[in-house]
Amino acid sequence: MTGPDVVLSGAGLTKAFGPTAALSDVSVTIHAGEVVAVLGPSGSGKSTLLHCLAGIVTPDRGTVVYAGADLARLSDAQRSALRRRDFGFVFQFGQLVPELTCLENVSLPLRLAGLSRRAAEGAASEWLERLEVAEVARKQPGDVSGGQGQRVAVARALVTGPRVIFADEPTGALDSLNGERVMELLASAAEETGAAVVLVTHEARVAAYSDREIVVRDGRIQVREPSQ
Ligand SMILES: Nc1ncnc2c1ncn2[C@@H]1O[C@H](COP(=O)(O)OP(=O)(O)OP(=O)(O)O)[C@@H](O)[C@H]1O
Repeated sequence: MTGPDVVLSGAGLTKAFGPTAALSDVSVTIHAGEVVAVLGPSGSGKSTLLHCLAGIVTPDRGTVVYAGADLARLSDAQRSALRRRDFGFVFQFGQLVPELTCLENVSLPLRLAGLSRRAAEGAASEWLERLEVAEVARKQPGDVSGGQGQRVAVARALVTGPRVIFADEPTGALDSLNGERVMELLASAAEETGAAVVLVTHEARVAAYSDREIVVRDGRIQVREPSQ
């Protein structure tokens, strides 16, 4: 569970929602720079695992350790700051602020981190270019295609230089061509920046971009992680 390149680990993660056992004693280790696909049927606990690892959901039992710190021991403010600074998020839908332009959306995490508008928009422009959507910078999310919107969302997740990117069905709303291109761009950007990616998907062609797969079934890991 420890080691020089372990960036994030969950041990014995257990979470119930009322009578529903969403996760039962799940342990995972994420290494710096690797893309880990979390696979499994609908309702098996994939998103709950991702939310626990990201500090969004507090497990009933078990611990999540990021860069040596137990997330449960941090204050809410510290956890939020960590999520903003060290984690990036890409979801299936609705993650961009509709009233802002795409450039402003990508700039937002940097503005929240205290950068000037000029510096934030400069970095955001570079990321939009890298994700091949420079042309939508001045448009609002409602005026761009689904594939363009997801590329903008990936740019926003990466702009702060996160150590871990959490992606929950990031291509779920896209056709296969767009989905594969978004995954290609996400995986290569993560590789360049050294970020780890925790990728929830139920699509094999999306999981094909991962270095390693974890299968969750009925709240448990079905296939043991190969020892590293
Ligand atoms: N906030 C919640 N309140 C109540 N039940 C929940 C909540 N979140 C998840 N669950 C339940 O926990 C179980 C695991 O859900 P989870 O969303 O983690 O599965 P999943 O594998 O991500 O599913 P999908 O692929 O359909 O998104 C399901 O039975 C789900 O209904």
